[in-house]
Amino acid sequence: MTSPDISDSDLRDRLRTVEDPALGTDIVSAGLLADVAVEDGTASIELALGAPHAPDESDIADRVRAVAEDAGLEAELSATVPLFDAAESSVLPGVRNVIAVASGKGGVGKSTVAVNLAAGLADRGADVGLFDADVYGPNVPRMLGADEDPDVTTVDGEDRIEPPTAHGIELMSVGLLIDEDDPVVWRGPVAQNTLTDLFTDVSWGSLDYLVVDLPPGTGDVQLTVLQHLPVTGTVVVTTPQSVAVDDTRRGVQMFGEYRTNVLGVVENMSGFVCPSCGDRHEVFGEDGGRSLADAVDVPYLGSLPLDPAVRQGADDGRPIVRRDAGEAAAAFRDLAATVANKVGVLRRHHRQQTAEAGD
Ligand SMILES: Nc1ncnc2c1ncn2[C@@H]1O[C@H](COP(=O)(O)OP(=O)(O)OP(=O)(O)O)[C@@H](O)[C@H]1O
Repeated sequence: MTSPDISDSDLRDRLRTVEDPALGTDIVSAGLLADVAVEDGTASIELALGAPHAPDESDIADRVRAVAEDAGLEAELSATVPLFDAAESSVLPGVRNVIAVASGKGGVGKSTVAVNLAAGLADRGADVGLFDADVYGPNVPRMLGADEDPDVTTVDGEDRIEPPTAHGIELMSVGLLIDEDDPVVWRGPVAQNTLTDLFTDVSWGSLDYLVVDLPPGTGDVQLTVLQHLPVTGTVVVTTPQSVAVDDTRRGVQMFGEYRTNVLGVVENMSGFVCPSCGDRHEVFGEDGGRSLADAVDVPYLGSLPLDPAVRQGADDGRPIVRRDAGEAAAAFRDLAATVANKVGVLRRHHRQQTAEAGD
């Protein structure tokens, strides 16, 4: 079906058949079609999307391409990520989305989730940075096998820290700036100042996602991050144990107070599949993550099994998503896809509201 004389507005109308999978409307009404121009059999289409390499947004792009091709046109697609938060442009210019990873209590696998989320997003093709804000236990460098000292360059008379790259992820952590054997005994204000300096001194360049590993709990450092960084959304990590659920509930409340979106709750260390007998053992109980998500009315992002290979990956400096094709690696990969989709929904919803306000 070739339509050589199709106009910009004809094509725009045809693109109304492309539904957004989450917004309950088509992409044109939602304001996601930033520009359409048809010339000499080629359609140049600019989409205003939010989450680069998210599966849902890749699907939208594929369907847009198919509509153009059905109209007999060659499609040239580009995607832009409009500003979400005014602070994005000043605090972290070039960083499109900031995803904080939080937990109510320590030891639930928050850093493991942050590292594998970053690696999983990078595997999808995204440009990713990982900021270890867990100043009291900066163990992200070890989990990525990174021990390189960051370079410092001077730009316009100001020192800029160049984040080293590990597994294709730009990385910054106080763990890279202090000696591994130094005890980190910073009190609140020192930790906060160190962090705020780091926010402004690191030269992240252009990133689709900056994943931030927060310290556990709801203390000063978490508040500092929420006050200073334009956090797009938070992933809350819990285990199925009820004590973790109670602590996590406090964390979710704190994000609410700072008007930070909670992307959802992920349950880590659920179900241990015994390598010898094959039986599944619910070591920390069942379904704590899902009931927590329901109780505080945020999305449930899924569960991650307790698997010795996950710990091994962390100890060897190689994230599980890069290590094998097993169940745990697949669960962490699915988490990266789900989180990217949730970021996309938030941003496209914001775009839709802005478009409606402008009508
Ligand atoms: N799904 C899992 N299966 C097996 N081991 C895991 C899993 N998740 C995390 N671990 C292991 O549990 C330990 C704690 O994990 P991690 O350091 O990520 O937790 P954390 O919540 O960031 O802790 P902290 O409170 O110290 O910041 C690590 O040894 C890690 O390798």
